[in-house]
Amino acid sequence: MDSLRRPRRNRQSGVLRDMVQETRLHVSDFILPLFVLEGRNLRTEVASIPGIFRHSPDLLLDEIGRCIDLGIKAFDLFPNLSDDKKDRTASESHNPDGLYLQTIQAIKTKYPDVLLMTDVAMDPYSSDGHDGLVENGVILNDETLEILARMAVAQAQAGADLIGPSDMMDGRVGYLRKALDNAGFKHVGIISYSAKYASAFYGPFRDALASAPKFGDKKTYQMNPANSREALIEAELDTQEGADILMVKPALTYLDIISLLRQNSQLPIAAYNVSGEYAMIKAAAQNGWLDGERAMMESLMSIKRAGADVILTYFAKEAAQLLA
Ligand SMILES: NCC(=O)CCC(=O)O
Ligand SMILES: [Mg+2]
Repeated sequence: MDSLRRPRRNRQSGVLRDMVQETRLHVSDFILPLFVLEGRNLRTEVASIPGIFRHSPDLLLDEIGRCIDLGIKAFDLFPNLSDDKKDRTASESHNPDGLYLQTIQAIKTKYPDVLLMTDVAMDPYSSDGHDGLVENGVILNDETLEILARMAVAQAQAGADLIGPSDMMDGRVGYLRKALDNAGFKHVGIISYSAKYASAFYGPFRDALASAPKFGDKKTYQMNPANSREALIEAELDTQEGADILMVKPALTYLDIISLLRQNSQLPIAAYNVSGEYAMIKAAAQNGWLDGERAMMESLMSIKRAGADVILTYFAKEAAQLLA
């Protein structure tokens, strides 16, 4: 071997490997999804997202306190509602006395410095289990926008810092931006689920919220996993409509999409490391088939290396502990 180039030279010690490391994870990269449930003193584990719990508001505040101690300062809140709170028009989503808006208020009152992201979509409140308004089995686009706008403004009023439209209706970022501005919430940002794919990896999340669609699937609004150019169209539209951060979801089976958006956009890029991606690693680790911690850190690193500035992940607490 007479090559002058020996890449292994830079790998020969821990100090050198650390020095030339190209990508680093930091706890400030993470947003932890949280599930809130009606009641008091309740904490139920999501069976298919082991280690992740639905908390009643009182216990959720304690949980956020523990996360802050680990350095996690950003959260994304989702409500688990009983069926009697769900209807065709998702009216519970703008009930000021309802679980979700009350919990936003409680979190921001107790922890004003955390960054609280909220979810805008009809599915947790919809008796149809869809992200948009349903008529004769069809998900209506423009009629849904008004409902989403009312939801977003109510969330901003309750104290949300960052609004996360996850519904994939066309034109909703611009519609929400105008509604927020008109209501005096010019400072409230929009993190848009720009490229959200119709994925099998959301299954455990729908268990957590009991929000699976009551008929059909979400393929008329979420993207076809086969498409990447279409992600550029979605990203461009969301950018023109005023999105502050673009998101790709899921993350691990869409690292190419994260990279594509990173190269084609000046905005921060977020990636949602979804419930099924978490569950796969947990299940394999519980079986002794994988080193769960190493698989977790390698997955998170790959998402950041692909170009994500922000990672929504159920691993946030465990990863924060390892990074500390
Ligand atoms: N709108 C939020 C989600 O659909 C989350 C999916 C997941 O974690 O599987
Ligand atoms: Mg779109």
